[in-house]
Parts: sequence; C-alpha cells; structure tokens
Amino acid sequence: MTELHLWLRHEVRTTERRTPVVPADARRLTESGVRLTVEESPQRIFPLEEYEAAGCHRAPTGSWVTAPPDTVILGLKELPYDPPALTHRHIFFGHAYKQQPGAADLLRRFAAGSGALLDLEYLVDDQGRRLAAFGFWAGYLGAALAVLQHRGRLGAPLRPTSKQELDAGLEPADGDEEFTALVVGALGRSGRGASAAFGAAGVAATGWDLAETRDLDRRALLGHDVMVNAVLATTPVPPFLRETDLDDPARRLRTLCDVTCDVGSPLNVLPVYDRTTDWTDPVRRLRKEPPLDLIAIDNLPSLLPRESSTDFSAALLPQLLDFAGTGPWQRCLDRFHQAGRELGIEEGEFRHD
Ligand SMILES: NC(=O)c1ccc[n+]([C@@H]2O[C@H](COP(=O)([O-])OP(=O)(O)OC[C@H]3O[C@@H](n4cnc5c(N)ncnc54)[C@H](O)[C@@H]3O)[C@@H](O)[C@H]2O)c1
Repeated sequence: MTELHLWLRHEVRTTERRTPVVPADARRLTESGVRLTVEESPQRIFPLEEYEAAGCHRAPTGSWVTAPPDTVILGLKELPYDPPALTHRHIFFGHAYKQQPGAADLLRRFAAGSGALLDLEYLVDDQGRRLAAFGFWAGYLGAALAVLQHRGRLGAPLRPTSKQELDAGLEPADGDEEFTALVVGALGRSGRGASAAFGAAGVAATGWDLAETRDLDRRALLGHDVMVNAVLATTPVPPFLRETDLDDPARRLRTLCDVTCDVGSPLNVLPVYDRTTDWTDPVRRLRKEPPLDLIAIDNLPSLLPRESSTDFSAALLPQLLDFAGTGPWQRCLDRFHQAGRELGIEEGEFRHD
C-alpha cells in the first residue's frame, strides 16, 4: 500500500489562525508512517518549527497546487480562486452541498480537474454523527461575548485570544449585577460550550433542548436577561422570537447571541435580524428602549484558535490514521459524488473513486 501523503495548506483568510492538525498530532501521524508536508503560514497559531520538530516537511505558502497528484490536501476553510481546475483530493469545509453562494463553482472546479472534496462537515460515523466539529468553542465564545456585552465590558474590534485571557474577563467584578441566562440547544456541542462559559462567569444558565421548545413558552424565554441560541435545526419549527416579541412590554431579554446564525434560511429560529455581525462590529442594537443587543458572529471558534484547533485535531486524528478505511471517508466521497450528480456533473469526470 502506498504511504499517505498529507499536505497541510496555508489558510487564505487572514483572520483564520486555526489548523485542523496541531503539532502534537502531526507527530502521531509521522510516527505512524504518514508523510506530512506543512506550508509556511504567517498567521497559523502553531509555528512551523513545531511541525518540523514533529517530523513534517516544510513547503512554501500555497505550493499545494504543484503537490504530487496522490497527495491529500488538508485545510479548514475556502481555497484560493486559483487554480480553476482542482486535481487533488481536498479535506476541508467546502460549504458546497446546500446551494450556498459559490457552491456550484467549487464543485465544477473539482469536476474540471478530476479532484475530490472530502468535506469535514460530512465526516460522520455510521449513525450520521459528526466526528470532528468546532461547536463546543463556538458556544463557549458566544456565551462569553454575551456575558461581556451584558456587563458592559465587550470591546471592539474582537481579536483572537486564549481561554485563560477570556476566562479572566468573565470573572464577576464588584458591582456586577446578577442576571439570568438561557441556552437553547443546551444538549448539543455548542450548547454545552455556552453553559460552560456561563459557569465560568458565575451564572447557572437554564438549558432548553428539543423537549423544552416543543411547546414553546415565549414568555418564559423573554423572561431571561441573556439568551444564547445554539440549536442545529434540521426541519422548520416555529420561530423562537418574532418581531412582535421584541416589543412585548414584559421583555427582560437584553442580550441575544445567535450562535446558530441561520439568518436568511427557512430553518432560521430567530427571524428578528437580517445580517450577521462580525469581529469589527460584534454587536447590533435591535431595540432602543428597553435595549436589546444582538451578537451573531459566524466564525466564533477562530477567536480561540489554539484551544479550538487542539480539540478539533484530537477528533480528526483517528480518522486520518485510518484514511484507507472504508467508513467515514468513503461516506464523504459518496456525498461529494451525490452533490456532483445533483448538479448534473457526470460521474466519469471524477478520477478519485
Ligand atoms: N457561529 C459559529 O461560529 C458556529 C460555529 C460552529 C457551529 N455553529 C452552528 O451552531 C449550531 C449548533 O451546532 P452544534 O455542533 O452544537 O450542533 P449539535 O448537533 O451538537 O447540537 C444541536 C442541539 O440543538 C438541539 N435542537 C435542535 N432543534 C432544536 C429545537 N427546535 N429546540 C431546541 N433544541 C433543538 C439538538 O437536540 C441538539 O442538542 C449549528 O447550526 C452550527 O452550524 C456556529
């Protein structure tokens, strides 16, 4: 069997400091016989020297385009626009199977080069459960930012930080008023992260999941000072909040953080805003009197690049060590081919099957 050659690429987005494989796990891979090439990257949270010490080979930024054909290119987020034809197998979050903007173009680039997308969002076990995800830290950050905003301590622009620094800011200070918090989707990865961050802030948050929202009590929801939405909606449900609820005179809710960020989707449970917020302007005021502030940032885990990379890498490692296996990666490939068929791309156009 030929040895697996993985190629960890530089991320094109300048704010993206995360990596899918951290140096300690890189060592596990090289010690297991995997050849691992790592591109130079000015913003990656782990220095290249740590990868080299773990037995990895150094390569220039963006040089994956000329990597040997059987190399598997590993990254997290979007590829650069060049080259137009993708010839390799690529592991990353393609965001290409739900008719997202640019999705069809990306799949056509793979078809043009006979490459393949092994999408990390579709790396699942035989029960369909995601094997590697960033949800916990998304929820942790979402609740942490909500706490800081509610206590009047959220600065802008946001910048990547460490858990230690973040937690120091979450400790209650003299004069901080007590408040109540609600996490919806509390049993999920993001929901557990949100509850943990509230705990670090000295707040015992109420947790709701499917059972508690089946017969939704909006009055009870509006009775909390802070709410974090962390659901993963798969079928449309009645919205948790509507415009009229924001004008309810009984509303206590002052700070709303939407980790889910399904804005614009038919599955959106918070159709009370029309665009996400970002690191530069993390908060938008939805109502003046009484105030209601929204935080809806769609790249939260990037704010804790070290911790979120370390957890993600630990979950991905066993899958990379079993890359030749027929389970999860084959399902990824099948899903890719299905997406191609849905776009009318012929199966024969794909070399990697
Ligand atoms: N903002 C970001 O940066 C960011 C990052 C990662 C994930 N996310 C998003 O966060 C969401 C949650 O991701 P996750 O990994 O925690 O998912 P998950 O599957 O681990 O958890 C989702 C939870 O939501 C619950 N749920 C679903 N529908 C519900 C409903 N109607 N009422 C109450 N609970 C409901 C589920 O039972 C589950 O416990 C996803 O939409 C994901 O895309 C956002």
